[in-house]
Amino acid sequence: MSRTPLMAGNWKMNLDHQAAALLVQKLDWTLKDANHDFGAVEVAVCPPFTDLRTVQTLVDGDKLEIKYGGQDLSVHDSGAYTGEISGAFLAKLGCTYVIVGHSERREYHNETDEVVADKLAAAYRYGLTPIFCCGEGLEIRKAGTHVAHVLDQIRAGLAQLTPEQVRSIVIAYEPIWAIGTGEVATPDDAQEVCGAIRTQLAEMYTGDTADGIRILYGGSVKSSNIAQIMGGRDVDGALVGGAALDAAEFAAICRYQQHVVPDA
Ligand SMILES: O=C(CO)COP(=O)(O)O
Repeated sequence: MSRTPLMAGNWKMNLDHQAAALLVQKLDWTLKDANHDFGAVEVAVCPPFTDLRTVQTLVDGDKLEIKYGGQDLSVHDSGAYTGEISGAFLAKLGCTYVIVGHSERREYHNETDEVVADKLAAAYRYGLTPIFCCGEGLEIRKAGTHVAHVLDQIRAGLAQLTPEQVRSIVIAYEPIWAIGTGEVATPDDAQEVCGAIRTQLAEMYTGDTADGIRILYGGSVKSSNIAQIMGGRDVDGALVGGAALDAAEFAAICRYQQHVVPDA
C-alpha cells in the first residue's frame, strides 16, 4: 500500500499570530513557486492555539494548501477546566491534525500513557487526526530497551481506539535524546523503531491497517538529513521542530525528493 508522506511542523511555543501569518504565507508561496505537489507530499503546521484562527483565515481566504492542527487537546469536551482547549474548538477552526503525547507534554505536564490514550480518544470524538508521539529517553536508549519501551507506549496509547479509528492515525517516533539537540538518530535508528512499530501494528490489527498507517520520524530533522531519513522503508515523513520555523528550510524538507543524491 502506498502511503502519502507527511511533513508536519511543530512550532511548539514559538511565533505569535502575526509571525504565524508571515510564516504560513511564505511557506505556501515558496512551495507553490517550486511547483510542489501537495498531493504527493502533504504539508502541515501545528502552531500555538492563539495562532490557529489566523492560520485558518489565510488558508481559507488565500487557498493555501497547507493543513494545520493543534499541539495538544483536552481529554474533556467542555466545562470547568480552566486553560484547557477542547477538540471541538480545534475541529471548528478547521484543524485536520492534533499532536498528542509529545514528549514535552509527557515530561512537563505529567502526561502518562493513560492520559495520552484519553486524548487520542478525544481527538477522534471530533474527527481530528492525531499525530501520536512516542519515543525513548537517553537512559533507555543506552540500556538498549528502546524498542520495547516504544512498543509499550504504542499499545497503551491505542488501547481505547477502535480498529477503524486506528486506520487513520499518524504515529511520530521521536527519540527524546534527538529533540532540539542537533543529535539525529541515524537513518538506521529511525528505520529500526519505525519498522518495529509497523510490525507491532500488524500483530494488533487485521488486513492492511498496519501498511496504511503513516509513521513519522522526529528529532533534529533538517533539509540536509531528511532525504537519508526518508530512505527508511517504514519512515513516512517527519515531525519537525526548530527547522519548521524557517519557511525556506521547511519547504526544502517538504521537497526532500529533490535532493536525493542518486547512488553512484
Ligand atoms: O520535537 C520535535 C518535533 O515535535 C523535534 O524538534 P526538533 O526538530 O527541534 O529537534
